[in-house]
Amino acid sequence: MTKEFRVAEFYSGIGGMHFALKQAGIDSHVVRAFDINTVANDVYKHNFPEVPVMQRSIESLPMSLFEALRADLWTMSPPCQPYTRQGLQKGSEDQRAKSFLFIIDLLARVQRKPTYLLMENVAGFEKSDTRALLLRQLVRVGYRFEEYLLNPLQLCYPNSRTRYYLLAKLDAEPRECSDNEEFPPQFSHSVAGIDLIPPAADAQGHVDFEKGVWHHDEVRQVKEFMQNLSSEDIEHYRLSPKVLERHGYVYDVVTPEARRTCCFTKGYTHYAEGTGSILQLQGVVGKDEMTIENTRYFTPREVANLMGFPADFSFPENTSIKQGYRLLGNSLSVSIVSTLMDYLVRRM
Ligand SMILES: C[S@@+](CC[C@H](N)C(=O)[O-])C[C@H]1O[C@@H](n2cnc3c(N)ncnc32)[C@H](O)[C@@H]1O
Repeated sequence: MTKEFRVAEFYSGIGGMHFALKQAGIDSHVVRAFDINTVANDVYKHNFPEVPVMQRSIESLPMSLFEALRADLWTMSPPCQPYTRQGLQKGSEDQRAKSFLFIIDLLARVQRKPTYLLMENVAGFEKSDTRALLLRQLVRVGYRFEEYLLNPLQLCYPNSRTRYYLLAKLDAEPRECSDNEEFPPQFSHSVAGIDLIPPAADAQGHVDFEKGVWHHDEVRQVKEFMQNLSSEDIEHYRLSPKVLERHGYVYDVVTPEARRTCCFTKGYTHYAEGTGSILQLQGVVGKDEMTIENTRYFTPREVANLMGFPADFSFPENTSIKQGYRLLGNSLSVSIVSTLMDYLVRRM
């Protein structure tokens, strides 16, 4: 019998990492999940009742607990506000970066180090001082790492969500590394042995995910990810006449035939601009009038589908639609992460 593969899921949210692990077919045991958000934890427990969820801030936990995990893989998607364009970009000075700095420190102190690390964050993290701190620590402790900037469009999912990913494996010689050592950006937009659509690059070689990839006919159509809503259900997803009239023009509008939607964020349906696409069910965008009858929001189930969550993912009955959007907006592309996990554990 092979040794049990143990996983610790930090910042577990609604379990995007756990679903990715299952999708990658990695025979594993998630020994503990960690998150402070009670609503997210209810969703997590609803989907994975067998996993103990620790509802305490990571930086407040004792060393003995991390030692006891004896995990082979740590997955992490720390809060991204310190690094987002909307945030103040204070990086590691931001209070919300504190728990991740604690984890970086922990990597040197914990005796039973995980063989594998997988970290996800917003695009922009690669420019932060937290990245530099993390990479220096990995080098000192003996991790070999690879960094990626990837988008689910590259896997033919019609949803744009460019994210930073770090994969690390504990199989290098630890070496000294000064506090000034810099790591030039070397992000890959492709993963060895995996068929990903390359994003477009300009003459200088700068990659633009918003151009290029989504013009590919291989990208699947939005309609494959849509629910058949009853006339009763559809009422929950209508835009109000006022919103449509006043803000209709700022929305990213797509039809069922489209091959791209914008990234759904936690502010979806709350703010019109830059929080995710809306659906025009009939006619041509920009040509035919958007009416209350032919326009609606994507449902949380549809957003989950577009992010690669499997059909057996569900919300508990008492989760509101708004909470669903918030939690999904904070979560991750299960399809991209499962691709990376497969590579990390089996081939890297
Ligand atoms: C970007 S989300 C990750 C979501 C997750 N990957 C998923 O699939 O839903 C960050 C999560 O970290 C949690 N969090 C933030 N600070 C924390 C801390 N200090 N300790 C534990 N969890 C924390 C938040 O509640 C949030 O759910």
